[in-house]
Amino acid sequence: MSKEPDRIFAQPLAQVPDFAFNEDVVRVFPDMIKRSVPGYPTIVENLGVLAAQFAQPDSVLYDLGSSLGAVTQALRRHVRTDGCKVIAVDNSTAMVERCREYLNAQNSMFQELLPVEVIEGDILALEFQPASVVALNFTLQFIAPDQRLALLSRIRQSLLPGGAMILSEKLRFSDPEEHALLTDLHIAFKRANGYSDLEIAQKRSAIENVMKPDSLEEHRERLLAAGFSKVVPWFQCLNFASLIALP
Ligand SMILES: Nc1ncnc2c1ncn2[C@@H]1O[C@H](C[S@+](CC[C@H]([NH3+])C(=O)[O-])CC(=O)[O-])[C@@H](O)[C@H]1O
Ligand SMILES: O=C(O)C(=O)Cc1ccccc1
Repeated sequence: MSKEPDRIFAQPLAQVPDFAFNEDVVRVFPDMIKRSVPGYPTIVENLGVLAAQFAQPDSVLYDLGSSLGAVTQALRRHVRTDGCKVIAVDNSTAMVERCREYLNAQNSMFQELLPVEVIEGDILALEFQPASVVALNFTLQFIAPDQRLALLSRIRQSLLPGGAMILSEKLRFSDPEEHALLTDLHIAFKRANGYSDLEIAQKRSAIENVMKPDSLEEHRERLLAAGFSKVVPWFQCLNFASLIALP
């Protein structure tokens, strides 16, 4: 993986453009996500462990909004179920190109990995195959809020008995004090990881129009409305959480 440090917002910008998953972001993405999302490495590694408990023979494991394929790589390391295949989907050309390179490198380092297909496309337009595991690792928050329920309903329809969807998201909190506290603690996490106040402020303004977090209650209600029967949070670090949703 690229070791290039994230300095995207280090210099003052006259106008901060909306955040996009372009070539510049792709180059620094592993560093950016690790220094920005508390618990990210733990979530990714354990997603593989969780998936191995839900994978059903001869089914698809989806990694939706796969970026550089960190989740796909964890699924391939942990899942040994017969006849499974991983399908990684992302609509950023730059991400998909680099993701394919990383997965080729994984192929040459390990044997007996699950087969993988990387699709460049919009997950809102995807025809889902019968799936036992669907990972949405920090992707739903970038989908337009009015499209989220329909997407989750379509995922629910494709899920096989015994399978699960795993949804990781940045959280918003309906209690203003709780929201302010966890936002401050997230800023402290970023500062401790070497981001300056300017970087933190410019990044915040870049993502505010493109990334809209929901509260845990909103997630739970929408997942139930989409037809999931049970929602089980399995991880939270500050304002970032991951949920298991059962069909
Ligand atoms: N409609 C869409 N269709 C397909 N892809 C999309 C769409 N909208 C956004 N994306 C893609 O979703 C990814 C979100 S990053 C996921 C991290 C990864 N899961 C990880 O575990 O490393 C989260 C983050 O950077 O905070 C980007 O690669 C987008 O191109
Ligand atoms: O940086 C942040 O404040 C975030 O909320 C997480 C994030 C991580 C990577 C890309 C966009 C947002």
